[in-house]
Amino acid sequence: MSKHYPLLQSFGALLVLDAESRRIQATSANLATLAGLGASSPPITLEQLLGRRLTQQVRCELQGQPRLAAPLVFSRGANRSLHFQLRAYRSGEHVLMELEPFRMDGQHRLLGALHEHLSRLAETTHQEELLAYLVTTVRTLTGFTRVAVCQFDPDWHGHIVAEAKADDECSIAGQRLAARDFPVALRRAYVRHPVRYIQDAQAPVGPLTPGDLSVDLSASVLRAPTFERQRYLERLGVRGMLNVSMICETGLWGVLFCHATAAHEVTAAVRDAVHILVQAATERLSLLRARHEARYLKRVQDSLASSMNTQQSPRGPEQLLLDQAATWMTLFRAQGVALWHAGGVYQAGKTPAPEVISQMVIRLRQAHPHNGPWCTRNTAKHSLTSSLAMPEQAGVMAIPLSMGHAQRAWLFFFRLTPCPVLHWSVRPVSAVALPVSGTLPTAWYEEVTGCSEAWQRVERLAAMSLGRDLTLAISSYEISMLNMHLERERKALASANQRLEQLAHFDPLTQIWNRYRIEQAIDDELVAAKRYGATFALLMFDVDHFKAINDTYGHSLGDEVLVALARRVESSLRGCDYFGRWGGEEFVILATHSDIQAAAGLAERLRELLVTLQLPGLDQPVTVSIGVVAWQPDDSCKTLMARADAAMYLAKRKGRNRVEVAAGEAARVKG
Ligand SMILES: Nc1nc2c(ncn2[C@@H]2O[C@H](COP(=O)(O)OP(=O)(O)OP(=O)(O)O)[C@@H](O)[C@H]2O)c(=O)[nH]1
Repeated sequence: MSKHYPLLQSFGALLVLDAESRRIQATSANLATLAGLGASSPPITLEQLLGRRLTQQVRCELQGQPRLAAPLVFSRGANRSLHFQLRAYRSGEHVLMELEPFRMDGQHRLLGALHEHLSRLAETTHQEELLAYLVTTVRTLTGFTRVAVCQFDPDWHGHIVAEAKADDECSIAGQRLAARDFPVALRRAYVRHPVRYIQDAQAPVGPLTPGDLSVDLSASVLRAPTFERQRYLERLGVRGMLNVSMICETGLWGVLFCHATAAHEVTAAVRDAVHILVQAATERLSLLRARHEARYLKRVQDSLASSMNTQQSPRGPEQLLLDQAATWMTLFRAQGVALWHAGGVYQAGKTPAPEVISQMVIRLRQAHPHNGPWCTRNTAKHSLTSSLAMPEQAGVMAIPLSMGHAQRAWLFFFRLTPCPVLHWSVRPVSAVALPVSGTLPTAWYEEVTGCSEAWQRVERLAAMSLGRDLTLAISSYEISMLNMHLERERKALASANQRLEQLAHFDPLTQIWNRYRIEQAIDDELVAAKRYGATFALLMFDVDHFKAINDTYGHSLGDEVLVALARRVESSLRGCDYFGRWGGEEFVILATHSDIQAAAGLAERLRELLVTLQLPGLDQPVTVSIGVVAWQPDDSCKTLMARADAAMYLAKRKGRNRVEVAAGEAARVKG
């Protein structure tokens, strides 16, 4: 086992005991002096140092436990005037005990003040307000020259986000601390041991006695700073230091550090109070951030909802993008936004060319099959984008939209290289030796190019949520388009059916029923007559000498005669009568609820009416021969029509332009 931190600071004393806390194996050299034992009489046993009762208590509390639940306070010396705080914990095969002088006075005040500060912290509503209160309070409690909060960015650069300092100190607020100052090992140490106190970085440090014992002292408050740490503090001009890590649920958020240009004493009680304050502040910070993020997520959700609610008809992908581009760019701190959908690219702001976006989609399909967003802040360096022409856009976030089929749509946000000027507290690239003075070194300035601002976790979450909403919006648009298309198809089909029906049932020349339809009507009437005994009659008529009309005036005038005749007959019939063209110049009238008497009367009226028909270019009257027949119980359509036809030909034979009732029915016609 290698030796760890073999040197100790001297503001407290350390004892190394065996695992049962029975035998003292080593102590810091200052134990005798600090505990008032006198240099000549070092303690032989723990009982001699702590007394029997306390020793028993410590052993008992440590049994099976990694550390004492809380520090113990005890007194020693004449009149028990020396007070100590005792911390004990296990380290490997050893139990380590730390003794630190403890002041009884001011304890109540400290507790009262702590209570007050915690209440005030809990009332803060903004991060800036919270951190400003924290640094000011910690500075008041500890008396350090400077108290600051350093927040880590995704690259582990530190950013000074709050500061309280003595008036004559230069400010480092807003400056950055290079990531190289926070290597992984240091960050792990920040998490494992959240409180680090160095009373005087330049004070002599003492070894354990005997010095050959190998003990892991990394958890010890008293461990001396490493040589590198000393150098670093020296560079900053710092001698006294207290660091408290700010650890939230996602890990190391930042560090509160307190610096003094001279050695600076902070009692264990005050260090504990600062630790409690920092923990409370970090929790409050998480809460405020959660609230802030919830509000942000709501704004992102509302952005699309407003576009969908206010519009009556669903918006297409292009319209959605144009509606929301400005809002989304603000919300996602982007300078360009694009939507790739079904091979089309819709874009707003500063985006790469459409073909570059399409190319990116092809690559993303292979490289990123998951549902979450894909992002980079350095397109020039990322393998997926480095060969694509996007000189301006350093940051890309691509959100896949699962449209329910193999082809996914993609929403893109683009960030330009902001080219910010970063103020470095200590130059990040070189660890040059710096002049040690009472003040902090002058800041370096650096223009940062090539990288966009990082895509925050909450932005990626919001992007996922936006992606889901956008998928819904586009799907609902597609469905409505499909429905519209179907509706158009349905209407086209209905009109085609209507045309078909027209063709099937109507005579194209006269627009009255054709033979097929009038036969149907006769069949229906026959059924009704059989079932209910509803009598009906048929009139069949034929234009006289129509061939001669055709021959004399032309076929087209002949057509006009047929049309005019049909109109006239049609307009003089009752609503319950049916009229159809039987073929050529032959027509049939189905007169419902009519007996032979009524039908013969109708036929005569029609004959007289048609004689008066006049058409331009026609110099002769139009006459018709009409056969009339009434339904008889045994009739079929065929027998009925045959009798009507016979009656009509009888009329022809008898000289035309007359009405003939079917044989055997004439007797029923009076007058
Ligand atoms: N213009 C025109 N003529 C038609 C149409 N359908 C049939 N015809 C003609 O009507 C004429 C019927 O002639 P015929 O059957 O000899 O009878 P008709 O000349 O009317 O003599 P009768 O019926 O005996 O009085 C034929 O010349 C057909 O070509 C049509 O839709 N339009």
